[in-house]
Amino acid sequence: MIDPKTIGEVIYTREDIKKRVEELGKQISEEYAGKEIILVCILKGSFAFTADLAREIDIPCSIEFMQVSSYSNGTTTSGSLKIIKDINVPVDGKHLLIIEDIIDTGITLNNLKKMFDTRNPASVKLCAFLDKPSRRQAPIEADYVGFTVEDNFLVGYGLDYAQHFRNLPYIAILKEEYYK
Ligand SMILES: O=P(O)(O)OC[C@H]1O[C@H](OP(=O)(O)OP(=O)(O)O)[C@H](O)[C@@H]1O
Ligand SMILES: Nc1nc2[nH]cnc2c(=O)[nH]1
Repeated sequence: MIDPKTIGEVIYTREDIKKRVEELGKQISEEYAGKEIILVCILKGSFAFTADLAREIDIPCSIEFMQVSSYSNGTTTSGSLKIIKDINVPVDGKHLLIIEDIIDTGITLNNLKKMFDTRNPASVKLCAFLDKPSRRQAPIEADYVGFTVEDNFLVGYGLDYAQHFRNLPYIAILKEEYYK
């Protein structure tokens, strides 16, 4: 059992998440009607969201997996992107939807978008389950957002603290005393 001393307020329940993912899937299916898309799941955090969202999308799609990490060089906020695992299909002429669990500084998605733009896709859009706009450092917004959140450290539904809590079926605030 998860120690209740570590997990604070549950901000989105399993039911809240289900309802919002259904809405996003419907919106994406309507807006891409007649097209085929590639969902690019950014590991590890977006595994749960991607799996749920994909099952709410009723247009032809394929799913690819990518793992990256972003570094800040210490003097600017642009950072650079290290690709740990790339997708292994050509994307030229394809419609890409990049799926993230959270946008925080925006550095990761900003770099990912720039990198995919160089591969000549037909389009690149961004979908993030959670958005923390108050933390943004890079000039990027998602095209689809599940929920806009305050600046708390969140866990669950793919989001981890030191690789734990990704399996929680809800999103909760990690208590500050646990990580400070
Ligand atoms: O907007 P940013 O400040 O760039 O932060 C967002 C990124 O940070 C998290 O990934 P993380 O590097 O923690 O890896 P994980 O998905 O494996 O947990 C999250 O999944 C995003 O990819
Ligand atoms: N787990 C987790 N990762 C993050 N990366 C950026 N913000 C967060 C957050 O609130 N929780």
